[in-house]
This record gives sequence, structure tokens and C-alpha cells, in this order.
Amino acid sequence: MKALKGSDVKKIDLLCQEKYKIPTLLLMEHSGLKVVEEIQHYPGHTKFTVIVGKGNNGGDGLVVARLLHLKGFSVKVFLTEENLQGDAKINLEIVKSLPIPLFRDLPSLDRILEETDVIIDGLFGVGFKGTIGGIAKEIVQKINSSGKYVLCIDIPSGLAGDGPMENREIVKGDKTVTLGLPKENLLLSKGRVYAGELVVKDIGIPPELINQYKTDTYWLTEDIVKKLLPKRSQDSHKGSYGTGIIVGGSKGMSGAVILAAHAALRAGIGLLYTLVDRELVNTIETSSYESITLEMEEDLEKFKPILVNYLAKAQSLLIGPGFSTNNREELFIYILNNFPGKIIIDGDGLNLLAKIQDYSLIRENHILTPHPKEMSRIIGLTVEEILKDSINIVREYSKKYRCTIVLKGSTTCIGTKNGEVFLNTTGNNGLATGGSGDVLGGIILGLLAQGLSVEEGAQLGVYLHGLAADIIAEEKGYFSLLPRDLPEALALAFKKLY
Ligand SMILES: NC(=O)C1=CN([C@@H]2O[C@H](COP(=O)(O)OP(=O)(O)OC[C@H]3O[C@@H](n4cnc5c(N)ncnc54)[C@H](OP(=O)(O)O)[C@@H]3O)[C@@H](O)[C@H]2O)[C@@H](O)CC1
Ligand SMILES: Nc1ncnc2c1ncn2[C@@H]1O[C@H](COP(=O)(O)OP(=O)(O)O)[C@@H](O)[C@H]1O
Ligand SMILES: [K+]
Repeated sequence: MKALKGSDVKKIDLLCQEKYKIPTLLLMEHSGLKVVEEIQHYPGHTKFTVIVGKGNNGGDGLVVARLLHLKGFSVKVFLTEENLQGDAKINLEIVKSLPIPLFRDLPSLDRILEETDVIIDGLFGVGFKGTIGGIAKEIVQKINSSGKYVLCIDIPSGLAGDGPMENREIVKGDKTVTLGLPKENLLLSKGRVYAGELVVKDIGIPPELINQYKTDTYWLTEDIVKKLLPKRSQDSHKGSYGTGIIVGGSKGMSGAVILAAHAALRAGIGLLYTLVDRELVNTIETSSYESITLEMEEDLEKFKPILVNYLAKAQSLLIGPGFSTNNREELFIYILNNFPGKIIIDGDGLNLLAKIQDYSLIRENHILTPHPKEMSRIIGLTVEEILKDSINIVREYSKKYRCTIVLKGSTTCIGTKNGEVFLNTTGNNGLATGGSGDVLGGIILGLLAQGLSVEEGAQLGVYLHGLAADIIAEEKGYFSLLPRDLPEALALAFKKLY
């Protein structure tokens, strides 16, 4: 599904008017109807307060107020501004003609909120810019401290539709009904905290317009990833599903390779090799029955001719899980320069990149899978700076390095060399255990080996990884989820998509 920037909303609005002759007033009416439709899922809520700002988000709020009144609910409107314009003004006139109580003075807001079941936030929509101040700031504080159920229209007030999310007063919603298409920041980890449950509602924008409208950010939804699933045929053999190598592990860190290996195998790879230090060989052999273990030699010059043969076995390679960064530089550089296939650089592979600081090693068929700290080591911004504006930062660096970057988190941002960003929201806090990332690397390796491009493998892999965790959580909850449970649950995740 396409994701919009704040500025796209105005453009779409204009296209609706000019090309499809649909006035904004109709879209506003539709928006109000869809918000009310959501409210009706919660019986027992009968008293509503709608907070109305001066823009079209306030106009939507006024439609909601009218429709709730028509349904016989008790509705109060808190107006922040008397002089509304255009369609919002038309809706204010309608509300004024009905027996809906209107309030304007701030001191009355505490009492009104006290008497309400649900607060409907129509203070600011995507037209919000800069920082919040004055009366609006106080209103947001009162909403957030009310303890009442808060439903945000389009976007929580104070949150920008896209771009850096500054720390300031933002409405904390229980639910956000976003209109037409989701806005970029609603899909990021930080924005999701303010949005609460996110519902996307069709408001009558013609599908022709949506299909033709170009965006460079997408929400990874089932319709996108389903198209990426590798095909399996009856008439096939292990050679049909590709060969991969995992280069990783070090003393005390063999588990990372084992997790990645299980994941690659459960992702459907035809044949899997692991390349590890001699002291790990036994451990890997006894834990991963289906993979073939290759042994690393300490003297790189002596090892090179053997290594070249090993590398020739596969089309896809994962380097870094549990690898350690001690004295690995030369081997790492040699592998990156001598493996022509698709490479996933994860964990200590990324730390080695940051140590070597030679980004000319990165090529178009490489995927970097950093968590924010690893990203910070590579690009030199702080974790906070990265999290505040993840979409644009991932876009900038995946274009700059001309590769695919998978910035992991509760929302994972996938940037491609062409500047597209895909946002993944499958997965849950059960994944917040060391080792989950190793599983992700293995899944992507398995998919690349089966012929997916780096862009496709990253998208499908990240989605499946989260979906596997969601499937486990549905049955067993979040606390006890372990990375080792994920490869097995991958079977159910595939089944859900096929
Ligand atoms: N096609 C669609 O999707 C449709 C979308 N619709 C709805 O329209 C919404 C967008 O409406 P919008 O553009 O009128 O702006 P909105 O967000 O209501 O408020 C901005 C107002 O706040 C003000 N303001 C800004 N920053 C401020 C600050 N820091 N502190 C204080 N004030 C500040 C700003 O004032 P200005 O800066 O312009 O003087 C402006 O007046 C959208 O989210 C959706 O709900 C539907 O109605 C129909 C179809
Ligand atoms: N709260 C969360 N919600 C969704 N996904 C999460 C959450 N916490 C972690 N994850 C996912 O778990 C994985 C953790 O990766 P990483 O930090 O590299 O772990 P490790 O290096 O220990 O294996 C990433 O894919 C990330 O997206
Ligand atoms: K809002």
C-alpha cells in the first residue's frame, strides 16, 4: 500500500477536484462517515467530545459531531477558533444550526472531558507544521492527561505526516482512523506509539487516482509481498532452490550461525553451507543436520585458494552473524571483493564495515541489515537522529551506497538503491531477544538463493520474519518467544501467504 507525505494530501485533494470533479466537501463528509463507522465498533461509549481546530481536520471533526448527534449520542464540540474557512466553515454553520453545545473557553475543557467517554481529535491533521504552542499545547496536554479513550482523525494532532518527528506535545491516541492512505510517520515506530491502533479508511478517492499517484514510500502489506513468493514446482530438485553460504560465528557465538542456518533452510533454500572457525565445526555439525560445514583457516594467504572454491559453490552469501570483528578485516574484504553474488551483511559484518570505513566495498546486490546502533556506527548520526527521521535517512543512504538497507526496529525500514522505502509493521516485542536478527539474515539468504532480487528478498524476508513472530504470539503470547522458535513458525507464515 502506498504511504503519503503530508504534502501529498493537498495534491490528491486538488486532483480529486480538478480531474474527477469531486469537491473536498464530499471527501470531508465521507471522512466523517468513516470515522463514525469505527466509533460504532465500541458499544457503551455514548458521550463524545470533538476537539475542532481551524483547518480541514477540524472540518472532519464537525462532520463527526453532526453524524453522532443524528445517531442520538450526546456530543459536545470544543472549538479552538471561531473563524473557520471553506468547507470547515460550512460544517461549522451546520453544527451551529443544531442543538450541539459548542465551547470555546479553555477552563471549561477539563469539565467537558471529565464528562465524556470518547475524545475525538480533530485539532490538527497533516496541515500541522513546526512545533505546538499556546492554547493548542494546553489542549493536547489536557487530552493526554484525561485518561479517556482518544480517537484521532487522520493523524494524532501535533505529529507531522512525514519528516523529522520532533519531541513535542503530540496527542496520544488509542486509535487513529487515517483517511484514504496511511501517512508515512504513522507507520514508524515512534508515530505508531502516538497513533495507537491504525485503521486506514477509504474516503471515496477514485482508485484510478490512487493507482496512478506516484509515491516513493510503501507500507508492506500482504498484497505487495504475496507477489514476491518464490515458486516451487513438482519437477524440481535441490539445485532448483539455490545454494547459500553463511560466514559467521566465533568463540561463544556459534548460536548466531545455527539460528541463521535453520532460518535459511526453513525459508526453502536448496543447499546450505556454513563457513566457520575450526573450533566451531563440531558444534555446528551437531546442531544443524541439513547444512554442510566448511572450515576456515587462520592463515588467509594459505586459505585463499580454498576459499575461492568455497565461494564458487553458492550464489548468495550471508556474512556477519556472531562473526566477531577481531582480526577479521582482511578476510571480510577478501570475501566482499571475491564473491560476485548477492550478499547480506549483518551484525559484525556491519561493524567491520564501520571499522574499515570503505564503503566502496558495497555493491548493488548487497543488503545491509543494521539495527539503529549499527546504522549509527556506519553513517555517523546518533541513534536518536536516525529514529527521528528513519525514512529519509534510509532513503538517503541506500541511494548513496546504491544498495538495499534494512534498518531494523519495531517498524523496519527497507531502502532500495532507487530511493524507494518499504515499511514493515509485522512482528512484535517478542522479537526483542538477542538472536532474532540472525534469524532474519538467514530467512533473507534462503529467499535470495531461490532467485529473489535483493530488493524482493529484503521485503519478503522482513515481512515473513515478523509474521512468524505474530503467528507464535497469537497462540503463546510475547514473553517466551525465542529466536529459535521462528524458523519453525516460518512454515505457517508461508502457508498464510500462499
Ligand atoms: N484528501 C484528503 O485526504 C482529505 C483530507 N481531509 C482532512 O484535511 C486535513 C488537512 O487539512 P488542512 O490542510 O486544512 O490542515 P489541518 O491539518 O486541519 O490544520 C492545519 C491548520 O492548523 C494550523 N497550524 C499548522 N501548524 C500549526 C502549529 N504548529 N500551531 C498552530 N497552528 C498550526 C494551520 O494554520 P496555518 O499555518 O495555515 O496558518 C492550519 O490552519 C487532513 O488531515 C484530513 O483530516 C478531509 O477534510 C478531506 C479530504
Ligand atoms: N518490538 C519489536 N517489534 C517488532 N520487531 C522487533 C521488535 N524488537 C525487535 N524486533 C525485530 O527483531 C530483530 C532484532 O534484530 P537485531 O537487533 O539485529 O538482533 P540480534 O542482533 O540480537 O539478532 C529485527 O528484525 C527487529 O526488527
Ligand atoms: K487529528
